[in-house]
Amino acid sequence: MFTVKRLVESGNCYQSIPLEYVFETNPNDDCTNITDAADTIPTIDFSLLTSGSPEQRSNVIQSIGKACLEWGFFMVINHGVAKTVRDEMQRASKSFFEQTEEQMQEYAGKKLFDPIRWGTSFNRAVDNTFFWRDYLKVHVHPHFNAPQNPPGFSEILQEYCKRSREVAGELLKGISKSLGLEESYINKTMDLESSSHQLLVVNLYPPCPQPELAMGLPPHSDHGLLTILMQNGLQGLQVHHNGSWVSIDPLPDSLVVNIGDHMEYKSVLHRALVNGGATRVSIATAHGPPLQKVVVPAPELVHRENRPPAYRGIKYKEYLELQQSSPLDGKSCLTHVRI
Ligand SMILES: O=C(O)CCC(=O)C(=O)O
Ligand SMILES: [Fe+2]
Repeated sequence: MFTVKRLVESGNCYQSIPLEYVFETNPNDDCTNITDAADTIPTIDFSLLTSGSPEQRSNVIQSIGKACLEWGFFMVINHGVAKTVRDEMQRASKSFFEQTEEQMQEYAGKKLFDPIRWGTSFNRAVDNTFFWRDYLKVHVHPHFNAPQNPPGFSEILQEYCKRSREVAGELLKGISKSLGLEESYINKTMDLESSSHQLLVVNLYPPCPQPELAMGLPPHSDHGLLTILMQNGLQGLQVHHNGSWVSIDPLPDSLVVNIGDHMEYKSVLHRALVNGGATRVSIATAHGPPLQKVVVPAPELVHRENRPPAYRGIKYKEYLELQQSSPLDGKSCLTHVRI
């Protein structure tokens, strides 16, 4: 497969990138970066959610609600996912891509719902421009899958994904509360206890000789309820906020969380830039309902707002198909299900 990693290693783009990777920025898109460090995504102390006093818990739930409303993104600290687990997950994920092509070949050319998929760009069948990104996608829950190699990858992947599901579960309780719903509302109505769907995405962004011309991942919003993102210390993530792109520089040891399209709070456009110096790796776990679940706007909230639902109900599986087969054109896939 013609991956970005292979392109870089071939030495054929030593100074300039092939034309098909040159990203045409939408001229209507104001790309001003906010550099004011104070204006960044909020920080949520997870330990206060799980073991704080009732007052601390209520404060942190309020902060989560505010973060979801104002940013759709926040950083989580004291999340309990051990540093050894995170470091090993980073190391093992990167080493997956360092195998020979033959070793990865069995995962190439796969489809959206195949258990393990190794690929490049977003969806080469629909991409107008190729993105400076290779990926590994693994459906890890409710049925656990993992590549056999490199040795130990499967074990650490299972551990990390289990931990991130626990974090997601607790955050979803806080989010339910922040919406004025019973704590278990989202977990129950989305059947998360029994068969939540979890997709692991490892994004590999090799160093790019012309980072200002290429795009790692173009503006998009994520499917599912929540995405938990961990990166290897290199910047690249930008969040669309109040009409500008804000570069996110997460605190060391934090996890970045964002709201997906299936959450009542608004999901937010974000993108990943590339850099000229080093390989950036980001690991996203997307937490959603069971694939067969038809997701509709929460009746309690529709009733409370006293207005008609804004979205039609759609099976999570169909939504994933829709998102994957639509070109990433700078709009959220939600526009396809808006009434
Ligand atoms: O690499 C990043 O920072 C963003 C990744 C992302 O948005 C995704 O995997 O959906
Ligand atoms: Fe994303």
